[in-house]
Amino acid sequence: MTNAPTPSATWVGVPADHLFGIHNLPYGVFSTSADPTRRVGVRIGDLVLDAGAVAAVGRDAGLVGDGPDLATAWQTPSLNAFLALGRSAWGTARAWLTEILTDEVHRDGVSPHLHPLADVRLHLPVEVGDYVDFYASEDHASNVGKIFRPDNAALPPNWKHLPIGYHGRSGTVVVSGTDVVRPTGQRKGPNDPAPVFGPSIRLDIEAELGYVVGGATELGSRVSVDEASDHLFGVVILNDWSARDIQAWEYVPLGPFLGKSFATTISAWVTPLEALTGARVPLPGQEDPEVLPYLRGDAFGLEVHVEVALNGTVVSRPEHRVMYWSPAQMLAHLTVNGASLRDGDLFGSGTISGAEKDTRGSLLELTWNGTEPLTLDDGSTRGFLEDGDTVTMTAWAPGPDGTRIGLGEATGTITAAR
Ligand SMILES: O=C(O)/C=C/C(=O)CC(=O)CC(=O)O
Ligand SMILES: [Ca+2]
Ligand SMILES: [Mg+2]
Repeated sequence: MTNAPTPSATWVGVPADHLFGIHNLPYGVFSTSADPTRRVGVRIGDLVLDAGAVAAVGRDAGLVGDGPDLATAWQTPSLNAFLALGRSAWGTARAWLTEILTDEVHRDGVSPHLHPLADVRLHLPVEVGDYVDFYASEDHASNVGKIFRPDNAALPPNWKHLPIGYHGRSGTVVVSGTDVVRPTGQRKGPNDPAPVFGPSIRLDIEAELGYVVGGATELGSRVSVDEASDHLFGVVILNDWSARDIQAWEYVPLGPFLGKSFATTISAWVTPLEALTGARVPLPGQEDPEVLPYLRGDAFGLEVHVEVALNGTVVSRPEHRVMYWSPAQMLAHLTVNGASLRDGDLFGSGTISGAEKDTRGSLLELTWNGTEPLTLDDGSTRGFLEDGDTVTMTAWAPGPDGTRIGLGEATGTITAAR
């Protein structure tokens, strides 16, 4: 990790209170109409820096020396090659980006490689390897338990001993702005004599954070909680679209399957963990029961404020700091059996729900399985999503000196079943 002081001003002219100020510098993948090649970009204000193009100028001038070849890694259509370089290269890259965007001497060289955000197309930032979704909010898990399993204890007996998760479908992770086709499948309500087939009628959202993994590991090895930061590259906003009717009928005993595998939306910008040092908070507490030793260590939480809007009406403001399990513990748990990590692996926090009703991260909980519909600003009501509905999740975290680090948005519109 670099210890360079964080300069507060950039010659780009982005105000300190901008959500994408100099302290943020998230990575994405973009193209322009003039150059449709997909390549890595870094956002500063409402501009996108063609990071590989600038790095190539430095490399070709012989300025890279023994440092990582960022130009080659960034002139590719995903962040995966950069993720593969590992944590020390991520630190070098961030220090270099900060320098070229703050020291005036770089202005003439860098300016031609800045594109207005409005002129670029943003693509899926990561070629997603394995995708896992956790279940780390105690309130979410309790609420879903009460709704789906009213005859059992709200929390399953293992919930406070291990971060529960399931493997999802990495090929259906899509970038913000991608339409979501209403899924079709089987459902069987408690009073239906037999399963019926058709479009889901209980289409839902789940507001989550996603963690992007780099620094691949070998099969048979483990990553400890304290080592997790070497593999936790950054954070995205994640919407785990969920068909509750399909899910409720299919999930016993192997867990979520087709009810969640049709689409998962992530934000276009991956905010590096290095930008979130000011957002680190202690976990809410794991004293009763104490967790096993392999889940102990520097298991920091993160303060991230999420906002969920349905057709422009804010319906929830989930707070990530309430999550019981931390991303470092999730990574330790993911690898405790010797499973390897690949560059581009993605894991979700699980639905972010707090104790207050207006901080619940799913419509299932906000409307209590559709029995308490929400009223939107246009006067219409919703239990679950209708065709044409747009869900937009935004988020920010505290940065240095009272600044805010924007995580961008994860948005999607429901289109009719095919
Ligand atoms: O409790 C259940 O049966 C299912 C809960 C979920 O919807 C699974 C999930 O995606 C986990 C989460 O987002 O917290
Ligand atoms: Ca989920
Ligand atoms: Mg999903």
